[in-house]
Amino acid sequence: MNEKLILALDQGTTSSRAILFNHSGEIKYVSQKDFRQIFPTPGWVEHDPNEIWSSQISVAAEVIAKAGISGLEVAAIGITNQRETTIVWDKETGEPIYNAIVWQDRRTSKYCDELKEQGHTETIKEKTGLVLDAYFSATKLKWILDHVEGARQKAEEGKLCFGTVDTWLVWKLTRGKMFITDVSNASRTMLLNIHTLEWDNDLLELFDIPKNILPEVKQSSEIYGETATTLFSTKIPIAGIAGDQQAALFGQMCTTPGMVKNTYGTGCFLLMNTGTEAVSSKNNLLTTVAWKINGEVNYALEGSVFVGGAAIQWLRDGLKLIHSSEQVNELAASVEDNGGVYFVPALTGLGAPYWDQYARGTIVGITRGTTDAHIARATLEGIAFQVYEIVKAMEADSGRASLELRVDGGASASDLLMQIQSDLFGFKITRPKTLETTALGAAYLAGLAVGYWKSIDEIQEQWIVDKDFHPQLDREKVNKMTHFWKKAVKSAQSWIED
Ligand SMILES: Nc1ncnc2c1ncn2[C@@H]1O[C@H](COP(=O)(O)OP(=O)(O)O)[C@@H](O)[C@H]1O
Ligand SMILES: O=P(O)(O)OC[C@H](O)CO
Repeated sequence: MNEKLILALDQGTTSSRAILFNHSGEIKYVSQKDFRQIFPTPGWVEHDPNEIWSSQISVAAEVIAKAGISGLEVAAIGITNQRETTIVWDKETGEPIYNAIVWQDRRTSKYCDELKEQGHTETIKEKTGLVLDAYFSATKLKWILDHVEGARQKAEEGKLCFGTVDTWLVWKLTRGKMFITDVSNASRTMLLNIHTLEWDNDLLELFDIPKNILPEVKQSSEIYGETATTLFSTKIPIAGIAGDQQAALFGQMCTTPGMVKNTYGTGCFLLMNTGTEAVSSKNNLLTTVAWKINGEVNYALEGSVFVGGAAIQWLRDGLKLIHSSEQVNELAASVEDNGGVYFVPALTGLGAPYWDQYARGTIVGITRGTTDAHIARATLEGIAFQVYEIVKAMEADSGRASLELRVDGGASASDLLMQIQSDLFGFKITRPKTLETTALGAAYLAGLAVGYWKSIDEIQEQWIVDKDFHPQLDREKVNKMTHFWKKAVKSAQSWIED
């Protein structure tokens, strides 16, 4: 028999990926499939849960076939997923009762405002570490129970299941045998008390959610169960689960307090490991559970940017300015600077540190001399500026001046974006060889549980630098750009009056 491999299932916002890793943490085979984004009305974003499942299981089968192995040679499966996205299904039939409401969806903004007016902001922050925003699952779940005919009654009768994407995938992989989530995913629902790591009864009452529809909360690394035999012709242990950003933090081996990573995917997510302490932010960042392994919980501070690489996708699919995401780099590099153009990609509101549900995308500074290249450059800068503002907030919270940052995610492949980012920060950023750190993190979590890897120390050595980016732009120019960026953000804010 060949060397056994670990299978990571990475269910992202725009695509499902399956990656086989070997013992050295190297990618052996990858399969990926995009799936449908559904925009029923401005500000709403949905996925079909059955498409999430079918795309995920088909890439899993495909990658095993590509490798020419059987399920017997897969030591374990690790699952990582887009977080907060909310799915409700019928316990008996297994059929979703509504589309998945995606983390980017803003339909519950008004309800969040009402909760703020009623004075719930502080309690929610204390218990969950989160900001009161439509981003998280609780208000989306309430929306489904309130708007799908018969849902509330069925929920009261214990006939429904609620889950984030991890829960849905495990349910499907085990043919309905296991109804679980892990602490990192649970911490994004706004229903988990991050200090006790239990579903919070007061919050369940506030959001009017019956406890019996919630999954059991598990650690991030343990043998939860096995896949149904019919899927891979053999049972494979499911042994790791983590939200994609926490998985990336682990995959980047940011395992000691103070270490920071930023992922440039659909959104951008900057996380700092704070060890066993749940540090409360004074600068509008989130406190979140990073993982729980061997009974020990690790927390992180997080800054979430809703639109990162998605801004590039919008140039491609919305404006049709480019044919592929990579092309943005060539176009943006064809001009020396942004020509005075600033793009705030608040296409689904602004996340940290502004948390403005009503902000919308804004392009300012356009003149007769503005070209598609300036817009492309302003797009890359818009992504980098949002991350820059998170770093400023993180520095203020942690009391550390300049952070060493590890980057990953699809858009971190762009050297130009990474250079712009380092220019804005004024410090070095480091890109590792493996950009698929999210999947790698899930693989590590699963591999640790089944003894494929013995310890975190053993894995630590597998993290290898691809390239460092050092700041090149003078600070005066950066300060001037930051001034205009802040003006542009002001224009983007509170655009929707509802
Ligand atoms: N070479 C590239 N240059 C710039 N952006 C890129 C490049 N390759 C991919 N991207 C961007 O990266 C994003 C995809 O990253 P990925 O980590 O796969 O996202 P997700 O996990 O959120 O689905 C897309 O938004 C895409 O526009
Ligand atoms: O799918 P990604 O990689 O954009 O990640 C989405 C985040 O988990 C949302 O919180």
